[in-house]
Amino acid sequence: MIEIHNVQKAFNGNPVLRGINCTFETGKCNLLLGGSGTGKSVLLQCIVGLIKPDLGSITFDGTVFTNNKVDIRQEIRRKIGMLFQGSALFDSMTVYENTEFPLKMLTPEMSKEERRDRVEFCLKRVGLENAGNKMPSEISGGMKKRVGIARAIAPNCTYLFCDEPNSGLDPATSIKIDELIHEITHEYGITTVVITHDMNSVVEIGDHIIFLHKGEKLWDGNKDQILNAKVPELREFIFSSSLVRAAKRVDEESEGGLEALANEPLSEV
Ligand SMILES: Nc1ncnc2c1ncn2[C@@H]1O[C@H](COP(=O)(O)OP(=O)(O)OP(=O)(O)O)[C@@H](O)[C@H]1O
Repeated sequence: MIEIHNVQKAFNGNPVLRGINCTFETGKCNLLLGGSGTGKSVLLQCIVGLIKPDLGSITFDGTVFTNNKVDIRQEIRRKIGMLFQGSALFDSMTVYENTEFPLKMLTPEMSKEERRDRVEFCLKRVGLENAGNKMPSEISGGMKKRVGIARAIAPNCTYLFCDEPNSGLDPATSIKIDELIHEITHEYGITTVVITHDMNSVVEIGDHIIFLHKGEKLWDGNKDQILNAKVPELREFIFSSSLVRAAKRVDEESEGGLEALANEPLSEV
């Protein structure tokens, strides 16, 4: 569990995070939801230690991260896996080498054989067991995200952060990537935080959703509660989504709505 207590951050006197209090629950996909410029990325950067909050504290499973000793902060960082927006693979390395990279950095005590077993396990888990020799330029955007996930979980992460995992993907591929993140989270009981402004993701994997607006947390709940939320800013956000507008139309014309759309079968990515 990650606990955020009264986190505040301003840039040049402009407040971006205005005292955020929230919890990212263990074994769940926690979605950080909000429109552009609401502070999602800044909060994520505060959590992983790339930005220092002006005020407040961040605690990982009871251990305070903010302002703690360097070795304690490093120990927590070693447990964090990151899936970056653009996948951020090393272009000059194969899929296998990209996945192996954090193991070489973070667990130098592992033998080459142990590393190989772990890389093969992770690539299989994300459905890329036959792609190890490929270069990033030879694989699709969806496959790159899969490599990014394999690389993030390779060192047995306890916390997984995904920065807009659907960016640049078509809707069907996005859903497959969401499903993979959701499955991995539940399978390994990790604490996953997904930055998104995608209502598809909310419907698919929103075990716990935190809605940010202008640097404030205005609502939290789960995917079954969100459509009935009373917060006007959240309702405006939800009902500006083309998915929800389409579902409303389906509801008006037939039965099913959102659920019908979510249950549509998808082909494999
Ligand atoms: N290093 C920085 N220096 C100054 N301002 C910054 C910095 N980083 C972010 N900001 C500002 O903080 C605000 C929130 O930015 P942030 O990137 O967290 O938004 P976001 O919710 O992640 O948006 P998006 O969904 O578009 O990525 C923006 O106004 C942005 O310009």
